[in-house]
Amino acid sequence: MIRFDDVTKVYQKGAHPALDQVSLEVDRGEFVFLVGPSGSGKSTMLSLILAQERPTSGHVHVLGKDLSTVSARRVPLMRRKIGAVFQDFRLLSDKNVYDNVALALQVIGAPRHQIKTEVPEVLKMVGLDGKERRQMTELSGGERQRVGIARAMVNRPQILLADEPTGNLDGETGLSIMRLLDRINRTGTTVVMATHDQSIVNQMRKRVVELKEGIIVRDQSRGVYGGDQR
Ligand SMILES: Nc1ncnc2c1ncn2[C@@H]1O[C@H](COP(=O)(O)OP(=O)(O)OP(=O)(O)O)[C@@H](O)[C@H]1O
Repeated sequence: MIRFDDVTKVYQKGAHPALDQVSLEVDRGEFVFLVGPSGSGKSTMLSLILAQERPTSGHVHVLGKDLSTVSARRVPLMRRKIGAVFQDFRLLSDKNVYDNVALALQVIGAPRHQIKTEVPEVLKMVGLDGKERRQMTELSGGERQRVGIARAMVNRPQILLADEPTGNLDGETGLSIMRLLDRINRTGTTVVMATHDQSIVNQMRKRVVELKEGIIVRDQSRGVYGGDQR
C-alpha cells in the first residue's frame, strides 16, 4: 500500500538529510504511528507519500505506483486517493461545517447528488450530524478536527495520513479523536499518523515506527511511545 525503498531526502544542499536511506512497508489496512523528536523526519515522510515533496534518492510507492513515474499533471489524481488531517485543522473559517466538507467533493467535480448524499453520511460517521450549519468559530477544537476528518474521508480514500491530529487538543478530546481514527482504520482505511502524543500511542498499542535524525531506529508491532518501555 505504501513502500519506501531506500529513500533519502535532503532539502538543502549540504544540510543533514531529513530522511536517510529509509525503507518501510505499510500494508493495506494497517495503522502506523510515526514517532520521534521534532525534526526527525515524520512530516517529511507524510509529504513524500502525498507527493508534495520528491525524494532526493530512492523510491516511494503508493497504492502500487512508483511516485517517481507519476507526472506532475497526474499527481492531483493520485492525491484524491489519500486523505490528510493536520494539527491546525486547515479549515475555511468563513464556511460552515457542511460547506467545508462539500468543498472537497466540489473541487474534484463530483455531481451535486453525490455531494448531497455523501456529506451528511460522513458527518454522521464523525459524530457531527445536526451541526451542518455551524460556523467554524462556533465549534470546539475536537469538533473542528472532526470536520477535518470528515473532509479527508468524504472521498473515501484508501489511505488516511494524520500529522499531529491531536496536537491542539486536550487529553480527553484527543482520545476521542483517536477512537474515531481507530474506527476509520477498522473499516479498512490504512492510517499513518505522526504524533508526539505519548499517552495516545501507549493506549492504542499499534505499530510504532520511531525516527531519529532521519533514520528508522525502531519498528515495533503493538508498540509504545518510548522504546525503553518495551
Ligand atoms: N521545507 C523544508 N525546507 C528545508 N528543510 C526542511 C523543510 N521541511 C523540513 N525540513 C527539515 O527536515 C528535517 C525533518 O523535518 P520534519 O518536519 O520532517 O520533522 P518532524 O519529525 O515532522 O518534526 P515535528 O515533530 O517538529 O513536526 C528538519 O531538520 C527540518 O528542519
